[in-house]
Amino acid sequence: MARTSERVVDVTVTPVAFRDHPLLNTVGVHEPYALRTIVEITTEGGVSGVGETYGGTVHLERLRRAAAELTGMDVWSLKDLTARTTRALGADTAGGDGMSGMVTGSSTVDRIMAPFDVACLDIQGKIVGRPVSDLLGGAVRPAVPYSAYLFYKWAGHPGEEDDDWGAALDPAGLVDQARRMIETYGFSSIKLKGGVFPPDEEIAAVRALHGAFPDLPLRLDPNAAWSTETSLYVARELDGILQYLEDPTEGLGGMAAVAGRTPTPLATNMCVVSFDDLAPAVAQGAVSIVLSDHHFWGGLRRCGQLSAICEAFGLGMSMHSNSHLGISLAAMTHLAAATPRLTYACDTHWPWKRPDEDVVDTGALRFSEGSVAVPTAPGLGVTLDRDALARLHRQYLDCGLRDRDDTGYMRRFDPSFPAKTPRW
Ligand SMILES: O=C([O-])C(=O)C[C@H](O)[C@@H](O)C(=O)[O-]
Ligand SMILES: [Mg+2]
Repeated sequence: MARTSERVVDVTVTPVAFRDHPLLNTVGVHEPYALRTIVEITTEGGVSGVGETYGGTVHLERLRRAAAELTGMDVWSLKDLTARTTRALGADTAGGDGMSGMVTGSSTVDRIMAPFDVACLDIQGKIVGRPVSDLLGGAVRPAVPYSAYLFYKWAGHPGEEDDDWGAALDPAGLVDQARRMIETYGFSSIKLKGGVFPPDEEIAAVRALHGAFPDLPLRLDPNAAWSTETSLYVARELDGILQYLEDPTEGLGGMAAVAGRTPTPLATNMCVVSFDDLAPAVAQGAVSIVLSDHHFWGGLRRCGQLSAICEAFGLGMSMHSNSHLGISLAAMTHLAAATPRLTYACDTHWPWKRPDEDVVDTGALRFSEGSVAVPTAPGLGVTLDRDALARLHRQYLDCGLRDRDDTGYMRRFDPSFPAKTPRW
């Protein structure tokens, strides 16, 4: 039985917006603002904890409904969190993954409970005076390596001044982007978001990156933009260069067809996005590596369960990211630190966020040699900056965006932009 002081008395759900760059992907281009939601849980004893998640309207409305169910919950009970979230959602479990068409079929209950799971762990850590990584079984690494996440991009949002990253629309532009990112953060592996240009151009880009950084592992992720034949062609052309090829084609069947005919390991954050996907993925031999993402998989503790399943079936683990703020980076770092199976450098969109825009004091989240040291303070180890939260909430209210729509934004500038899979 929890002490009454460890019962939830208040839950706030605050949508925020922060500036984003015109990053290109196969479904379009990032809008000027990325949307997130910050949740804060407070106990009767006055301890509070935070979590962060996606920011679309359907998701936000569901988070609010779940939040209203949490009063009185024991912050130690993941089972009760699951039950209350399930109850709050009722039959409303379709859509709303906030991924602009790139992920479907992840579990809505897991998506909704994830930020609350993180907030509860933050509180638990503060109560017992231990970092979240300890609550997840203990850190097996003192710092978590992240990879340089390269994007083709425009020089700036149309109608605005160019941003300081400038354009990256060809191999030379990507090599420059990688160089700056590696010099700034010290990353020692590279991921390129592909599916933007015809495959031969992206093959040339990966070769240029390999030429410029021959010792760094490279990944390419076109978000299922290719047919199985195109996927096999790219895999052949880049044989021996790629550490893994991420979601070259759509669905478990498509991935299995590619996996059976290439030695290049296939990874996914699109066709294995919930626990229900694991058995068929294993049965079909569709992927070798699953990109965990606590925002989709039900929080940090559920990702521990994912890790055990990956271990049992010999699947590798990496980590997916989306445009995110410091609460998510802290949560990702604690999780990766406490997950021995997670042997690949994690993805992060961190370099694409302006340093002066966050809802926490990011001092505890510094990159050194491409890694973030695991925070050692109790809980997540980050402190909510309420003025900054209010500022980014005001920005959300003012910016007018309510749902991520990479395709719609792209079509404002290129009405003929295709939205078909596969594109090549
Ligand atoms: O690995 C991935 O699929 C992603 O990072 C998905 C993201 O939504 C990415 O495509 C983006 O930010 O445009
Ligand atoms: Mg991916």
